[in-house]
Amino acid sequence: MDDYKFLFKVVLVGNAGVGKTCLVRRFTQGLFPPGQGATIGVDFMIKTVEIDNEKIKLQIWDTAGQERFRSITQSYYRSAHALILVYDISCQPTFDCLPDWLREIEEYASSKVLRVLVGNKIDRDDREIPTRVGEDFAQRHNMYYLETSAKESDNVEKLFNQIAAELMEVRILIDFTTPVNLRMGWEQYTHYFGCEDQGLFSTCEFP
Ligand SMILES: Nc1nc2c(ncn2[C@@H]2O[C@H](COP(=O)(O)OP(=O)(O)OP(=O)(O)O)[C@@H](O)[C@H]2O)c(=O)[nH]1
Repeated sequence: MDDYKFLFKVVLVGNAGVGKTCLVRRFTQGLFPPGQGATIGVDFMIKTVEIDNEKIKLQIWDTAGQERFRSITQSYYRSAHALILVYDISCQPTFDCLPDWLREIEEYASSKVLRVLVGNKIDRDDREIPTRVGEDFAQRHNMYYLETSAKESDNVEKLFNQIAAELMEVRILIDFTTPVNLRMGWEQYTHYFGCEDQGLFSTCEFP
């Protein structure tokens, strides 16, 4: 069995093609996949990080940006501890859609979810959204802000490590009675935070 003390669920959302899958693959596998196809529904990967000598397992859910999968992806917001809203700094329409994504988050996620805005693809030289505009948007909506490049690996480790560290800080404020649905292959397991007497965020063993 893995030895980790905390399990946090992190969900990535944002328009199709902004680089959600590439960010997850860069962080979990250290690679930038060539010819990455569009995500179908939802996918997840796991990585354990260490913060203050505590092992933290991040369960990272990569959702499809395409509209036709929206009803599936929405159901994954509810139990997220952190939501990463991604746009492409070289594609204005992906930034213009952020208010719509925020409305989705308001509607489907916990009010206590940690929200992070990420401007991805900073390696590109055809930037359309200046950093200050992204920062302003994040500030107005009480979000953390970071710019990344999944391709060049800029700020990707920092993004997930800071989320893990922040969740450690605020963990007592998060609603730990929220059920967490874990889709593993075709099977689905539901369990509840705090269902064992090891503490709020310790995890039950999965069957
Ligand atoms: N230049 C550059 N291209 C990137 C970066 N991240 C992703 N891409 C490219 O952007 C395209 C889309 O990447 P994905 O990771 O599949 O995007 P997604 O947001 O997961 O898309 P959906 O699964 O359809 O929602 C691919 O061609 C990637 O190679 C980046 O940091 N820099």
